[in-house]
Amino acid sequence: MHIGVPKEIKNHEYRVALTPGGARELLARGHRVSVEASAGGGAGYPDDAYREAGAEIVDDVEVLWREAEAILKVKEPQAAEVARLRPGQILFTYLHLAAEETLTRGLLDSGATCIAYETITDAQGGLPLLAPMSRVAGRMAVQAGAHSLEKAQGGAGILLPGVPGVAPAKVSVIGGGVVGENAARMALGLGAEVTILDKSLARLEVLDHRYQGAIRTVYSTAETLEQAIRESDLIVGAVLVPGAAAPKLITRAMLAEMKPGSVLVDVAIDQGGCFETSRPTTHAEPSYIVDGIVHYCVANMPGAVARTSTQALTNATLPFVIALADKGWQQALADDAHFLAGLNVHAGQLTYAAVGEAFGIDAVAADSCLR
Ligand SMILES: NC(=O)C1=CN([C@@H]2O[C@H](COP(=O)(O)OP(=O)(O)OC[C@H]3O[C@@H](n4cnc5c(N)ncnc54)[C@H](O)[C@@H]3O)[C@@H](O)[C@H]2O)C=CC1
Ligand SMILES: CC(=O)C(=O)O
Ligand SMILES: [Mg+2]
Repeated sequence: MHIGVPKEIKNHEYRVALTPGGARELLARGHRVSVEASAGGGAGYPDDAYREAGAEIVDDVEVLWREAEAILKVKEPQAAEVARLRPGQILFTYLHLAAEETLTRGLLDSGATCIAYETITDAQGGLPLLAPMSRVAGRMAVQAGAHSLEKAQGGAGILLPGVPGVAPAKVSVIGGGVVGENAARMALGLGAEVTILDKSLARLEVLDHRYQGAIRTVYSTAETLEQAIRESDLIVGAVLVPGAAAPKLITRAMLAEMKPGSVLVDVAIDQGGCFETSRPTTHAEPSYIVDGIVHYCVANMPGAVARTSTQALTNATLPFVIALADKGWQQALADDAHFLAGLNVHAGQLTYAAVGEAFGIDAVAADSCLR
């Protein structure tokens, strides 16, 4: 199969969808890999590293998109990229469609087959292609939150660990999945007082056992959320209902209950955000203030640590890319129900129910596209 890897064009997105090592694995299996010139530069992979692996470097992005059978990306396609997709072409990347109606309709109109990293499942009930970036974003969320608490960013001027004689900050993490656990671990390591709220008792039990009480676990209800809002200096939004738009857990009215200069880091922003006042921001201007509360809502947090993230992403995606290339998309998805869960759009049809629900579009069963 001919696989094309374009340079990412989202604001301050420095990741690339394939490392030279990943390209080498595909080439060894007889596939063709084309990489757009300088696509890996931001992640520390010069064009020569891809050439040495045997890949072709393509200067003209239009040629790359026109000739490749499958396009491998990191972020959801931007408008210029949607326009380049063609019927029958495969797109394999993060899509987060439930947060983006225009993108959803654009992909439907393209006629392409679009497989989302973030809805692929595994036998343990996890999301194996979202997890590596969730680990990165969870860890970064506390760095971002700590920075946002500084006065110059509009924060309350609080140091997360405090100092001897001054109490540490209170950090609440809403959603104790991969992002939430990684954020809580970082906050704990920095000496903050950490609470995780989740709707899943089973998940809270795992976390309680793992951290032996060092992290408080609280079942998430309207009442416990209100208490967290009143007490916290930093709140990390990390909930997910896979493939669906994030529930709005903190409304604008509730901001009035927070301490002035407190910080909301909405990691769930790529699924639309879990705070009513969240709107997607970029690494160029990551935060803004509403009613005295600092909001950090960067939708591609891992792009800022592109080297680490690119390696972690390729580690997770490569087995799926190999299956796709070796077998073709229909056979690869027919052989693996977890991979099939990644199919969001095929030949003008929506194949993911939660996205359909977000926009009132009828969805068909993904396996109906395999016949
Ligand atoms: N902004 C960024 O750069 C990035 C954003 N993300 C996003 O972070 C979000 C979280 O991802 P993961 O941690 O991997 O998901 P996950 O599935 O591992 O965890 C989500 C957790 O939320 C809990 N939850 C669901 N609804 C809830 C509710 N109403 N109240 C409390 N808890 C609730 C679930 O029980 C689960 O434990 C996703 O939207 C993901 O796309 C991930 C990576 C990068
Ligand atoms: C998951 C995601 O949206 C990201 O890594 O940017
Ligand atoms: Mg987005």
